[in-house]
Amino acid sequence: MKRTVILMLDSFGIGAAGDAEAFGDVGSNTFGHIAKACSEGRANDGREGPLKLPNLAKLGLAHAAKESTGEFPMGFGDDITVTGSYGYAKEISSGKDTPSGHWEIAGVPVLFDWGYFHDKQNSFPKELTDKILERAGLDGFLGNCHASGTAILEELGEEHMKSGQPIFYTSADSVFQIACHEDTFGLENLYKLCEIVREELEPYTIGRVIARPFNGPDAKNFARTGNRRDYSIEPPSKTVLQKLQEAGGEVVSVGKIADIYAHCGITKKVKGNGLEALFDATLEQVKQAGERTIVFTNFVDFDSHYGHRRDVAGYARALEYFDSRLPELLEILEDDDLLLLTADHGCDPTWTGTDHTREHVPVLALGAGLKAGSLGGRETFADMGQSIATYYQLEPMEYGTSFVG
Ligand SMILES: O=P(O)(O)O[C@H]1O[C@H](CO)[C@@H](O)[C@H]1O
Ligand SMILES: [Mn+2]
Ligand SMILES: [Mn+2]
Repeated sequence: MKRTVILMLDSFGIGAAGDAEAFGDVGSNTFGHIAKACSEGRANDGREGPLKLPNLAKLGLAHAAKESTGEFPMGFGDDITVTGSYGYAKEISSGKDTPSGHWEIAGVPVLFDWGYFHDKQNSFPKELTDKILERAGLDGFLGNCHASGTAILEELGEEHMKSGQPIFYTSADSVFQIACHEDTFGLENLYKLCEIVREELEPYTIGRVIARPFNGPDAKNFARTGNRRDYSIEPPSKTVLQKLQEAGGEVVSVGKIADIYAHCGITKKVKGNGLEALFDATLEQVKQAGERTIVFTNFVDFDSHYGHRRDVAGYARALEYFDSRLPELLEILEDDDLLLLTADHGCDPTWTGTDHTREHVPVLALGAGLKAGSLGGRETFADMGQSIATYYQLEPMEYGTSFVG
């Protein structure tokens, strides 16, 4: 069959990119630094010892990392027999954010500059927030700063519950984030507010408005729920997902993929909260998938639970869990299906701050007539989109070089 499965390990970079200096990220390495911490016994919370990823290593993950940085991550070496095609890819998009990474993978790099709210305090222009409050019928808002999404709940969550004022915050990404309590503010009210903000942001080229619902009785017990929703602007030109859809194919979004592509080119949406549920949903969708179908899953926890939270042991645990589930997927794939495993940017949990890191991403591919061995350093993530276009005999994408014959 001709099905494509894309496993997007959100934030799983494999070494600083050539242009990392412009981002303050020289030396960052999500995979490498996690492996090092594990080997040195610094990531033993809920797991033990060197990082064990036998199935990913077999697909060529460690070899791809070696090509990216010049050396194997600690605990990985030449003794691995690789059965997949592997390489690393550079990003040509101007930002290191989630939409840029995803769109470039689908053949549409973001070559324009996003708008950002640069100021760490008083981040949002008053004329913008005035309009939002007026349209939403609110008497005020909290936050108005750069923040970590969990820290700001501890700081302002209780005040929000008392006052009913939403928490507005941003980060180094092109985002406007809104945190509200699900029970006291209401989920639907939060979504409505996000839609207003999305409209009011039109002149600002902000990539995403993100609904950040949370629950819990007090500051010590607040937790973000699985009802996060991203309101993205549309990709600037047709992605390979849209081209396949127009050619009569199916594109199944698992997790937040549909949101990231502003629902363009998606024919079916399946949600899942957490790695286990997302992996289960992926398997289920692959089993149901017919000819000319892409099943595309974003595993967001790597980024949001572990990368941004700078939780090295948690990231390692999640990788080992993911690795343990891979054989179940390989088992149900057929020889002419195409499996792609990649990431959208880095988020090195050992790095300073809480933001993404500008890194190369892994390109692991299996099936579709590909031979085991190196795909080398790819000049753009768009090589993946171009390969999918070739695989389905769609008209070529404007960017990228196919590695599928
Ligand atoms: O700290 P949280 O809310 O998880 O925010 C992270 O997630 C957002 C979207 O990627 C970015 O703004 C990033 O900083
Ligand atoms: Mn991401
Ligand atoms: Mn992120």
